[in-house]
Amino acid sequence: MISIEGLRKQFITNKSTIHAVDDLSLTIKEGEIFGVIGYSGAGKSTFVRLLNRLEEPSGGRIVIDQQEITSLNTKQLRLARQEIGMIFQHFNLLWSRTVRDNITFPLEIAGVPKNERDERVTELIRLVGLTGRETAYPSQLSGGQKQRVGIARALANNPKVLLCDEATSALDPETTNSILDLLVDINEKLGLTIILITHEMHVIRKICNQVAVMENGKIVEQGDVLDIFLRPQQQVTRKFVEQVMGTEDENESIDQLVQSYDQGKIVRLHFIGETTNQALISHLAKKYEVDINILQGKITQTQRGAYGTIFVQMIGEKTELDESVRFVTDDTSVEVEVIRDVN
Ligand SMILES: Nc1ncnc2c1ncn2[C@@H]1O[C@H](COP(=O)(O)OP(=O)(O)OP(=O)(O)O)[C@@H](O)[C@H]1O
Repeated sequence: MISIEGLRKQFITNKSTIHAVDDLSLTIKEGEIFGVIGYSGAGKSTFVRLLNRLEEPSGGRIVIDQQEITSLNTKQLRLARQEIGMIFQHFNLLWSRTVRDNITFPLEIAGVPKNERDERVTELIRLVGLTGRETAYPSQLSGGQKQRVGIARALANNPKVLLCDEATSALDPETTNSILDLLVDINEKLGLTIILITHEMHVIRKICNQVAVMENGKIVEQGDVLDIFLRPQQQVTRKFVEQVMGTEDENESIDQLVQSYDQGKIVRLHFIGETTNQALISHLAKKYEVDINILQGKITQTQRGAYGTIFVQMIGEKTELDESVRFVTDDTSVEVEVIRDVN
């Protein structure tokens, strides 16, 4: 759906030249929710604004749905932008217009006849869950509701791609989750390709299939979200994974655990993405004569299933313990490491 080659953007100030986006190449598949994460100043906003040429590239090529965006003239670009919706951190709504009129606005510009517009707006209001709020003004809406208007407005002309520029950064955690759920819902219902930039790894974890990590205008690491959680290569990526998983030193040391629990086996279970393993603990306790004591750990959910590590103490007869470890090793995708084996 989207192909980007050697994309560059320089800002020349009187003191220096800033390479905000520096030779960036990327391919994004149709229907994907693609996350771009980076710290402030990494170049994320500039990158996303280059995609619909809100910023003019200094070099490189952008192709969206077989159309070369970088070679369009002003009139062609205006039409092409109807295929690329965008939502913003601060919503960018028209304060003098109601919910309904904000959503109607892009349809007016596109020259859609009034009766068609009305029908489409009603449909969009329903899609984003704002039925009943049609006549409210932005000042009367909560942050989450404002972003829902932003989303409806961005979808008005049936775009193929939705760009999200820190769309949940101004929202509280609960509202963030409801907006992220809405984005997933829209992605599934409409098959829309979504590019989302953020500085929050939990946003990536919750809804993205693929992620690219940006630093100094470049993509330093990229891949399937679960793989990035499992094997972050770059220091900056490890820091982002720690936002969700915590750091190693936040956890009690393994030595301490082993000393405190002097019976049975101490086992580390590493969940790497299977959704079917969520009942693993109760399954083990039913299938074998073992007691399982959860000691420490953290599991989080990605779009591809559970990821994380827990430490457990398993108590029982040696044969039962060995059998249960064998079961997890051979019959599930959970990785097992026996840390201490008293039996
Ligand atoms: N119009 C501009 N003129 C000069 N420099 C700019 C301009 N826009 C962005 N920059 C610079 O380009 C770099 C990348 O900025 P950008 O806003 O894309 O980063 P970001 O990752 O989105 O960070 P943030 O989340 O803080 O916006 C920064 O050094 C920024 O100061």
